[in-house]
Amino acid sequence: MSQEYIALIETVPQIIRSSIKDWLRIDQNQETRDEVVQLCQNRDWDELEKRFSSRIVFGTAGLRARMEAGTNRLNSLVILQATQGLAKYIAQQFPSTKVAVVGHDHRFHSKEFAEVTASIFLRAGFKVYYLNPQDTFVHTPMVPFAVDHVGASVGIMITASHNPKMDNGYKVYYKNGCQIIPPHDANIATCIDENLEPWSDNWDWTSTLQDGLNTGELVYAKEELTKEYIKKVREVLTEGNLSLGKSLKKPWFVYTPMHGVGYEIFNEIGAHLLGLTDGQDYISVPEQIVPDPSFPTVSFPNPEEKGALDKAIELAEKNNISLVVANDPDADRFSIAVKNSTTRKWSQLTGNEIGFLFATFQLESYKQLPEDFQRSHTLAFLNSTVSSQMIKAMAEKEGFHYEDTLTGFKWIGNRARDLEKKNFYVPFGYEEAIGYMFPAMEHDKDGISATVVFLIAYNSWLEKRNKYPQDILEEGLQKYGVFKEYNGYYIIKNQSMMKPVFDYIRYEYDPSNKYPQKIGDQFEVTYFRDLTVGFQSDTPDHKPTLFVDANSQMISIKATKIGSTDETVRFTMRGSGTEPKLKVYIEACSSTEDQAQNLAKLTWDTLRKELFRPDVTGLTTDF
Ligand SMILES: O=P(O)(O)O[C@H]1O[C@H](CO)[C@@H](O)[C@H]1O
Ligand SMILES: [Mg+2]
Repeated sequence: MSQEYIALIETVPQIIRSSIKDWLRIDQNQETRDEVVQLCQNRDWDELEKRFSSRIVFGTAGLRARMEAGTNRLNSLVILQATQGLAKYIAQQFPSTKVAVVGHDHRFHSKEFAEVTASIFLRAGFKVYYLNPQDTFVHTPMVPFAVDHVGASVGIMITASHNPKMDNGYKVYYKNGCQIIPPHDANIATCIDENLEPWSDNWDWTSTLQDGLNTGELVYAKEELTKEYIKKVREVLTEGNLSLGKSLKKPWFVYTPMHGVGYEIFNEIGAHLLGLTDGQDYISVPEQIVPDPSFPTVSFPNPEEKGALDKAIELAEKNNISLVVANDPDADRFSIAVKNSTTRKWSQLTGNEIGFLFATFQLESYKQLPEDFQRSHTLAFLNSTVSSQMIKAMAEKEGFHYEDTLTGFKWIGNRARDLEKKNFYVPFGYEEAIGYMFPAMEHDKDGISATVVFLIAYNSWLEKRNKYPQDILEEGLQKYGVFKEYNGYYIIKNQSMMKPVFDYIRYEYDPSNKYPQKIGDQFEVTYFRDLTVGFQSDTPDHKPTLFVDANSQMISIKATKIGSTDETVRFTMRGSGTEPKLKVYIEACSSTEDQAQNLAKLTWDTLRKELFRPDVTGLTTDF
């Protein structure tokens, strides 16, 4: 290391000095090295501390962070280190199946990170199925699909889904085609810590990949696996070639991939399996078709955010179309907006409403299956514990199995695998964050499969019963009870703000009791679950049934409105694993839609005043 660097490192505060010294010793990426040197020269210790005082850890969807220099950020060195640890761990677990799948989306640096990842696996002696030859992209579900199809022991997708354009992510799939859950996440983190030193000085990824191609250890697999993916859609989702929308006035829907990677695969499946031609049966939002990492026409590339579907709705309105379907940028999630035929108003369905529509369709399909199959395979649906309980009510009434899991498909996918082993039939699982899984395809959410299944369901309801999605939802409320949600979030400017907010709820709000018995004057608590400290009020030993994680904050409460017999709410507050947010998920149950809606909003307002207290805690929210 040069004298100039040694002198510069001497000026760095003790707490981050050794991390920065190591960084400048091993990072061979000029751009990130320069960034660190510049920050040191500017003596920007606050910024350097944020980036170097810890190492990025696996959250809800793997590693996700801003792309910049730092051990707590995403850059080629962090990707190299993570992959070295991951490859070591997987090789230990599956010494005779050293096979990896690597794919990436269209984000800035995605290709570079995927090349680093593939190269490290090659160096670790893995055979690598690489999904992106040249400048092509894949949608996230291709990776778990490919892991299953080629029998890989690990899969990595480089994507930050719907996060802002400067973020990226590293999503890891295990041998069972599901995202990793404990204890593997912690074991991998340990292995990463033990393998921080680059195995080789050679950062010429292109030459490593070329060598892999020459020896046959690297396989360009996009074309082949895309064919297999489409074949599987045909086998398990469309059951042959369809011709959708025959009786509808054309074009009958608008599609947007939201500047992401969904168009190519959706268009191909539409044309080959569903009888849908762009420009004729449907129209796509022209400004949003081409993958663009700067997401120019949306402030957040997330179909859940207000305004994200505006362009698609505008296009639909102009063409007298009353249905909009959308994928998020890596096409693993799915959203819908519909125009009400009476009020002429557009509304975007919530993730829970879409989940209920899929559940209804899957239940209808299950009832068509041979009776002996139904007898030997109990139907089971899954959703995350922050999603609606409407499918629980449905399961109770219709006599099938329902379970909730923690947030994220790493939990939903793994649980589906467990249930399948016990002979349950699990055609579907979902989470309110517009994620839908069809395990016959893969054990993760899949926005393309969701689009296909939804279009089939939409057609079938219209053709057979002349019903629109809103009518199906209405029928559901009549049959299973009135559920209304109010989901929102607070911005966490600094992660250290999180714990005190939750500690206030668990210890200080009602110090004379184990947990709050009342919230404000309005609510009496009937159930309390704290998945951070490990307490659940209704189990015999007060141990929670779901996994407890001391490193992430999560409390769920059920309460009744004082003085009312039929008004109950269930809400969860948790720290996001992908964004700087404290998320609040509220679901109210009552006898009328208005009552339930008002109750959900009343709950938000009460929690804000009693528990979150923005004026004291510094939390901010737009809700
Ligand atoms: O809530 P966090 O941890 O940010 O996770 C979010 O990210 C996942 C979707 O990519 C979903 O599980 C959603 O809830
Ligand atoms: Mg996504």
